[in-house]
Amino acid sequence: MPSRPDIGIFGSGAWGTALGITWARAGADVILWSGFPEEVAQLSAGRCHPRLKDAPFPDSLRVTGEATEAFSAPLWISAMPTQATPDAWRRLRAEAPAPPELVIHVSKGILQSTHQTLTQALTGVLDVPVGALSGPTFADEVARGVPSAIVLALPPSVPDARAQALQVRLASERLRIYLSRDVVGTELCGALKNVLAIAAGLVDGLKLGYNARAALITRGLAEMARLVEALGGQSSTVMGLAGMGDLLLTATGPQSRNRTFGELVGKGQSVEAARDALGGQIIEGMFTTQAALALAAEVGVELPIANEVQRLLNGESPKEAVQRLMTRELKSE
Ligand SMILES: NC(=O)C1=CN([C@@H]2O[C@H](COP(=O)(O)OP(=O)(O)OC[C@H]3O[C@@H](n4cnc5c(N)ncnc54)[C@H](O)[C@@H]3O)[C@@H](O)[C@H]2O)C=CC1
Ligand SMILES: O=C(CO)COP(=O)(O)O
Repeated sequence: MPSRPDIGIFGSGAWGTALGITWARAGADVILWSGFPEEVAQLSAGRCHPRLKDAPFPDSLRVTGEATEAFSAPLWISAMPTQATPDAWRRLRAEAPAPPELVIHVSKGILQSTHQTLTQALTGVLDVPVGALSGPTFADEVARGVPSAIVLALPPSVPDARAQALQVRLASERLRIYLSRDVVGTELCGALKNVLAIAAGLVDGLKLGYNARAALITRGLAEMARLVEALGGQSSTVMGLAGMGDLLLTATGPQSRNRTFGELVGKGQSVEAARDALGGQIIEGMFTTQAALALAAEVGVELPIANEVQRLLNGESPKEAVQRLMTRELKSE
């Protein structure tokens, strides 16, 4: 009879698996659930994720297709693609016991259907407080155990002592965790950096050089700050790991899916071909851009770079997008 796990992770993509490996290495008993039998079979047989090849599973990481096994953990981590998450939890909830007193999600995006962040959507589905874990963390580096830092954003309903206990429990020598109470700011930063990373990839694909990339990242940060602050997030979050940190990583790191997608489109591939080239990996920015623009319109904020990313996703020419950005009305910084 397997022991009761400490942490149940729902979603066995690269990120859920990398976190599972990290926490198992640090001594936790972790159970990784997937709703896809072929993924369960592959991960169980190989004891390794196909995109995290240098990170064999520690013995204390178990893989299961039985959600009830993961439900028995006192901490649930949701690690699925953003757009699929609310429905997945509606289905899981039908077979779940009452959730633990807090659930944490690690996805990055805004819902296309409701323009909500995942903590906003999941709090309604799960009926317990939901927090977010987000920051500059490529799954393969975290799984290899190179030093990384991330933000754990928890709602005010979680008492300080509980928040600090959780911070200690999830942190390790290789994954440093900073606490935040700015949940919406943290989530919006993680979502928006993916949109901006597509634009940064475009700059690379068009071979526009380092000046253009630096300008794009800096003006992208300004765009992020405008929307985050208009929606109640804090400027310190934008300037921290979840904002500037993750934007810097994703806009410059070759392994970013969002950046690579933008680069392929910049080199002349169609949106469909570029998506296919990433072989089924989730490119969150493709789905978040429209939702971010809708939110921005609701609060009267301009997102010129996101606007051009949306035109690109609609099939318009990358070169014209750059031309439009460069010839906008001149402004003060
Ligand atoms: N890979 C990374 O470096 C990081 C990813 N993230 C975020 O984590 C989330 C998950 O990304 P990855 O793990 O990289 O995904 P992935 O690209 O490795 O694969 C997608 C995974 O999602 C699951 N999935 C697909 N459709 C689903 C559905 N309808 N219902 C439930 N599960 C489904 C499958 O298990 C599949 O393995 C995304 O929001 C991503 O932005 C955050 C930080 C780092
Ligand atoms: O969020 C990430 C790193 O922090 C991963 O970015 P991509 O989804 O673009 O690969």
